[in-house]
Amino acid sequence: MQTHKLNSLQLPECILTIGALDGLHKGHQTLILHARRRAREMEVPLVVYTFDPPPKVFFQRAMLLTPLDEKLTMLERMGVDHTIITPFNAKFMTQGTEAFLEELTKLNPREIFEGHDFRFGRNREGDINTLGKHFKVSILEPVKCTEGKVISSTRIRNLFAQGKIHEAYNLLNWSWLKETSFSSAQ
Ligand SMILES: Cc1cc2nc3c(=O)[nH]c(=O)nc-3n(C[C@H](O)[C@H](O)[C@H](O)COP(=O)(O)O)c2cc1C
Ligand SMILES: Nc1ncnc2c1ncn2[C@@H]1O[C@H](COP(=O)(O)OP(=O)(O)OP(=O)(O)O)[C@@H](O)[C@H]1O
Repeated sequence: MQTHKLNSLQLPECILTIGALDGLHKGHQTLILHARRRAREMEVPLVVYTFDPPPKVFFQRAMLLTPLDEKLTMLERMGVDHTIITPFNAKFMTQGTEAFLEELTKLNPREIFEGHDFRFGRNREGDINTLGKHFKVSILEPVKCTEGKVISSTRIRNLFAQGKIHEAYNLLNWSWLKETSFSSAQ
């Protein structure tokens, strides 16, 4: 997997997923594996565009679930070809949504994979409908736990805060990503 700084990657085509992806939990894993399948079918690179730190860590001082180096190791094991790491800070935000969309255009995504609640831009104004005006967007159904509740980084942070460590790790589902490579886990 190659890693790239903001505005440094151009591609003739790709399959793209964008997100904070803190924790790379079961929901994120499902999203990336759906995108990966499409990328392999189309024989184009799979690109992940992520933020460091995650916006909720920056704005709300939320607990960080995965430091960047661990996130990159796990993304590589999931079969991601390129990861773009955007420093999430005041300077990035002054660039605004237009610059962000322009950067995505340079990647020529054939399809962008997101969950239904993906947001972007100032004050989280942009959503999948906004993104869909510029690109083809495929929406993944919310991935839930066995009790039927949607999995999210926020929920996992809350479980850790409540001392429900086993439950939190169950939703993170890290064992296959930390101990084996994806090809050997097949
Ligand atoms: C250009 C740009 C500006 C953003 N500005 C804000 C902001 O003002 N407030 C905020 O909470 N998040 C902001 N974000 C972060 C997004 O709301 C969101 O967290 C990010 O796109 C990742 O999506 P996800 O949280 O669904 O993973 C911005 C994102 C981008 C790309
Ligand atoms: N359980 C899930 N099922 C399907 N898609 C998901 C799930 N959780 C997150 N996603 C998608 O993954 C992408 C990145 O989302 P994000 O990193 O904000 O995850 P999150 O778990 O919702 O985080 P947070 O709770 O901090 O907001 C988005 O497109 C989002 O919709």
